[in-house]
Amino acid sequence: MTIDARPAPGPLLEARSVSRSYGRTPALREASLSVTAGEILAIMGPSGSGKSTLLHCLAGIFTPDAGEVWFDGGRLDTLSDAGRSRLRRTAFGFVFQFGQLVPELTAADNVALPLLLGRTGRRQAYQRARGWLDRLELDGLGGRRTGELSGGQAQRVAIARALVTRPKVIFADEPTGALDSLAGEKVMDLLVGLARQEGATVIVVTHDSRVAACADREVIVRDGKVTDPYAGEVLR
Ligand SMILES: Nc1ncnc2c1ncn2[C@@H]1O[C@H](COP(=O)(O)OP(=O)(O)OP(=O)(O)O)[C@@H](O)[C@H]1O
Repeated sequence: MTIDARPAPGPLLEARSVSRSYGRTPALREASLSVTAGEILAIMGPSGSGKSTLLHCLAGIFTPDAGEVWFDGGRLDTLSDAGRSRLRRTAFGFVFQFGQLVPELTAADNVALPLLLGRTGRRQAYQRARGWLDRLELDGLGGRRTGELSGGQAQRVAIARALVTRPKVIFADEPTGALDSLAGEKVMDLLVGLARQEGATVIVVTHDSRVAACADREVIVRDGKVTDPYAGEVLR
């Protein structure tokens, strides 16, 4: 028998005792969470418990008041604003409940946009955008403006846009919150299926247990702390 002496891979993304308040309202209280590469993680918990704030801290949109955020072996929270926005552009993708697409642009423009901002040539950007629209079963809809799409179609455009840069992590905040259950199911199936194909990690904040059921693991945020729902223990 041979013993595999390789060390287990460390977490890709980690919050270590992160605290964050809005004025005098504490939203996170020493919250800790670690996420492995390729994992699909659902963050659940009561309204106002701190889920979105945790997601924003992990994604470098907010900086914590205390604690640390680590990504891919380096500190994320101590990067400059420019460093964090570069990381968000290159390594992260985002899917929110709504309002993330530019309404004046077509679906194809919206998907090509992150590539064009990253200086990919126009021709290649649109070619890749069309490829992603096809993978999201939106072929033929690339020329439509977002107002001409159903809610589910618009969310699939948002997923195409999040994946087009081949990010390491997709952050999704209530991605199905504005959809009926059938459209929501399709959005989650495509998001999870394509993320797995791409080897991307997904962190999804949701109130919906059907969405959480698509994940590999689930954690609960309660009163600004992360708990393991099965052990009922606070994660440290
Ligand atoms: N911009 C803000 N200004 C003041 N307080 C805020 C702000 N955003 C959030 N909070 C407060 O911080 C706490 C955590 O909010 P957060 O949005 O992270 O919770 P959540 O679990 O995502 O809630 P929900 O499920 O309702 O979206 C709540 O008490 C909320 O009222």
